[in-house]
Amino acid sequence: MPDEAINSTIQTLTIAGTDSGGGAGVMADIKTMQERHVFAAAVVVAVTAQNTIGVQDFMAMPKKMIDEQFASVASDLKIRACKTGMLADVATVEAVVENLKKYDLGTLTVDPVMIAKGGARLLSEDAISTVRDKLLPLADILTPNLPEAEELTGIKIEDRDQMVVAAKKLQAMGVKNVLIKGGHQTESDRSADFTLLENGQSFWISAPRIDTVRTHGTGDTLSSCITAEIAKGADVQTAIRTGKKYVQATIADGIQVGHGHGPLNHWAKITDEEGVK
Ligand SMILES: Nc1ncnc2c1ncn2[C@@H]1O[C@H](COP(=O)(O)OP(=O)(O)OP(=O)(O)O)[C@@H](O)[C@H]1O
Ligand SMILES: Cc1ncc(COP(=O)(O)O)c(N)n1
Repeated sequence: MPDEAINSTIQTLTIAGTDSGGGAGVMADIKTMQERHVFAAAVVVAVTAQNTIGVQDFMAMPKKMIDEQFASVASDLKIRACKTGMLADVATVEAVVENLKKYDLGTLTVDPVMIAKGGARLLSEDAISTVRDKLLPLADILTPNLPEAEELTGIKIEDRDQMVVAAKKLQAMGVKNVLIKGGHQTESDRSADFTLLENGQSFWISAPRIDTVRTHGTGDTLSSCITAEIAKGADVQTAIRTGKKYVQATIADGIQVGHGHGPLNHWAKITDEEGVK
């Protein structure tokens, strides 16, 4: 069989940490990609002992194991789009950067995960500059939340105008398309995200803020949905709009799992009543 036929199914890859509680990280990514009807592969760079209450422990994978997973995936599969999530520490970020440069893994979305909803650090402080200097220039799409955008730019973001300023600064650092997520802006009744595209166009997408603690893995779910849509051929703007609608549906049609920040309902269906605009 010709190679194009062997690998004709649309394939995506997540490069991230696992969540034993099933709500975030690699688990949220694979569930999202599956629901969006693309095949999902995974390079696990860290393992967390985690549930909806918090992160009890984590361990980063040795570089050799990261390299081997990349080699296994790249030598057999045909990845059209990939994303990064939790990257733990300097050595892990550097290993991921080296492999992303070595292999063609399609369009790259970087979700610069730093601190879990429960407060645990998932990226060591000294690795923030490594992400900024070495990973960001490889990113086609960057999806920081507000605290992550602040860390990466040094700008204190207190209103929508500063989200725009921060997005411009991130683009100047070498990222093509920047999506700053407003999920942490709790004073508004709408959760508003700002996107600055490679061609200079920009837009806001907002949706009704849902009053719930069951929002574990929202960022992972959004970036994985974007990755899946890009792999299927969507342009960046369309992929982001679909991502926002999907996240809204997974929060709105909630499930009851765990005592803390519960996971999303990844089998929720996007409807026209999502209120996303
Ligand atoms: N309570 C909520 N109601 C509606 N939308 C929300 C809510 N919380 C977050 N969102 C949306 O979810 C998406 C992810 O944003 P958020 O700022 O929560 O990312 P994050 O902090 O990286 O997520 P996580 O770290 O949990 O993976 C954004 O589109 C945001 O607007
Ligand atoms: C392995 C892993 N990756 C990402 C997150 C962020 O998700 P959240 O901010 O909802 O805790 C997490 N908790 N764990």
